[in-house]
Amino acid sequence: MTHALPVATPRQTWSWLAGQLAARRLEVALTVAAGLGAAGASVVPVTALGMLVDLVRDGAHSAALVPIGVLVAVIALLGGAAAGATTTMVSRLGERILASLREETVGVALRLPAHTLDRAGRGDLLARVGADVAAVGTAAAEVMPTVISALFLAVLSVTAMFGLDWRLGLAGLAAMPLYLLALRWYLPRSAPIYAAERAAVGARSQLLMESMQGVRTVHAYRLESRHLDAIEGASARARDLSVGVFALFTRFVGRINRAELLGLATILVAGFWYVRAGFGVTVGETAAAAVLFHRLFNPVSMILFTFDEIQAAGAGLARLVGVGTLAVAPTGTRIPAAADLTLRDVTFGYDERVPVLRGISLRVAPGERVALVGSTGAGKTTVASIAAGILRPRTGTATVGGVPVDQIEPGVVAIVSQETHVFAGPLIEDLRLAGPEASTESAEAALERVGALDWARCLPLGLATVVGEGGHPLTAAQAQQLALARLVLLDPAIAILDEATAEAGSAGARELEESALAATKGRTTLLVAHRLTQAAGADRIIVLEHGIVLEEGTHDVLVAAGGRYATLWSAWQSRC
Ligand SMILES: Nc1ncnc2c1ncn2[C@@H]1O[C@H](COP(=O)(O)OP(=O)(O)OP(=O)(O)O)[C@@H](O)[C@H]1O
Repeated sequence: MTHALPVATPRQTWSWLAGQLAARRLEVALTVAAGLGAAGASVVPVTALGMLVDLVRDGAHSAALVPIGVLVAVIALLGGAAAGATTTMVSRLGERILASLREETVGVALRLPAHTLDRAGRGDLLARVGADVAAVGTAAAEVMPTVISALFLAVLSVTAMFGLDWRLGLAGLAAMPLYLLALRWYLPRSAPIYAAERAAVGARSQLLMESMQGVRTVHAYRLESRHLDAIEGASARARDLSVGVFALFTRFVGRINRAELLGLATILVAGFWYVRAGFGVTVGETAAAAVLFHRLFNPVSMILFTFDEIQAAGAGLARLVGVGTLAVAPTGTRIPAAADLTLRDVTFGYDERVPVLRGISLRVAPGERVALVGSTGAGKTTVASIAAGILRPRTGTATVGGVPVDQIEPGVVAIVSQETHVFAGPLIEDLRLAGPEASTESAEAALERVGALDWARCLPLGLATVVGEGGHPLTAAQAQQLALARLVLLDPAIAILDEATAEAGSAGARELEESALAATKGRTTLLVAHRLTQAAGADRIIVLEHGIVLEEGTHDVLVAAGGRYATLWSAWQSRC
């Protein structure tokens, strides 16, 4: 069952946008002023054209035409400057708002419980910060400047038509119902199609990502064709929706053309009639009104034709704002007085139906080293994640020194999980993620403590070598040691190690066990141990099965007891 990330309602999206614009009041006011100036400058020459027509008809001297020509030239220059300024200001405003939205979205995503993100699918989130941001970005940089300039021009042109003569203005407005009817026909049909198109693109990204991440499994089980079929199906759905959008759009264009024809014809026929009947309307005014209306074709078409891009951007914006509506727990600020880790009556399930932890209670005393063992799926990683505050217990509590783990300030509890990620960049910067102020000496000391300094120094540029994606490749064991060195730099009182040695294979495993031991020395440590030699070296062992604590004690006591641990230990020894 998927639990998609939320999509903001139109009301939430508008209020978010209004908040952003309100926060940039001055910039918005200057942009509006520039836009109105540009629109005004392009309306003046048309009204001047009407005056010229009337002057020529009245047989005026050519000298009378010169000031009008000069005025038009000056206004055109000013208008050009204002139009350029409007485009720059609108796109800059849009880009700034988009940048803050992207930061907000990524910020929320990074602080979401891993469980929420897993359930929703990381592909959906990536599609939001990727494809949706691109759609909104294109709209902000390319479409919005044109649309906003077109809106100003449309408003001022209609005002100017009424200024020439109110009857000509009314004639021009005759086309308005047809425009509105076209929009009323188009919008309700296109909005769901756009939302479906974006969702289909998100689903395709999700499938692609899953196939890429699980590429080894896909190869191993020869699932290539099944995955390709699924991706093809998702792509076909996205393509069909795009074709559907375009077909709808072409029908919409036909309706707009009919509205333009009706509007222009009404002005010309009405103007002709007013002039002939002597209603005080001049030929020049009629000509100016017709040109003003004709000049509206482009801006109005621009507004209407870019509606699809605006709608796509709107759907993308709603998906981005939607992420921001997720509740994110505030970062903890409390500092526990003692370094003991306690789980009391903890229950947990990844979904409502299947319980994973069924009443776990355990305590790791300050400075104690406790190993969690149990068969696959027993719940060890889940216990580690709850102890680290990554997952929240459904019932029961996880505390350090009596303080719930999610209320503790960052850096007190740290986990080295199965997913040790090497971030792209110089190795020393990767280490400094744990301590931004760390000196080269302390970074080297951390590497030395976990036995990684020798190989780190032998890299092509030493600690300055770029590692991670696209950089110098590190082995799984080196990546684990790097994660352990980060732990040393962070220096948490409580360390949780989840299979920190599992990636190394038997050759490197013993070395990694020593690295882990060195990194956690003196800390309260909860260790998920798949290699039972690690468990044997711990102060105490807790055996988990089916989400409950089955046995608890030192290695010797548990072996002597002849229970589950003793069975695991003898199986472990027989394979060595
Ligand atoms: N993100 C998840 N979503 C749904 N179920 C999950 C998730 N992670 C783990 N589970 C399930 O919860 C149960 C406990 O998993 P957990 O990873 O805690 O066990 P484990 O003892 O650490 O196993 P392993 O030794 O294989 O890592 C398993 O049945 C597993 O399939």
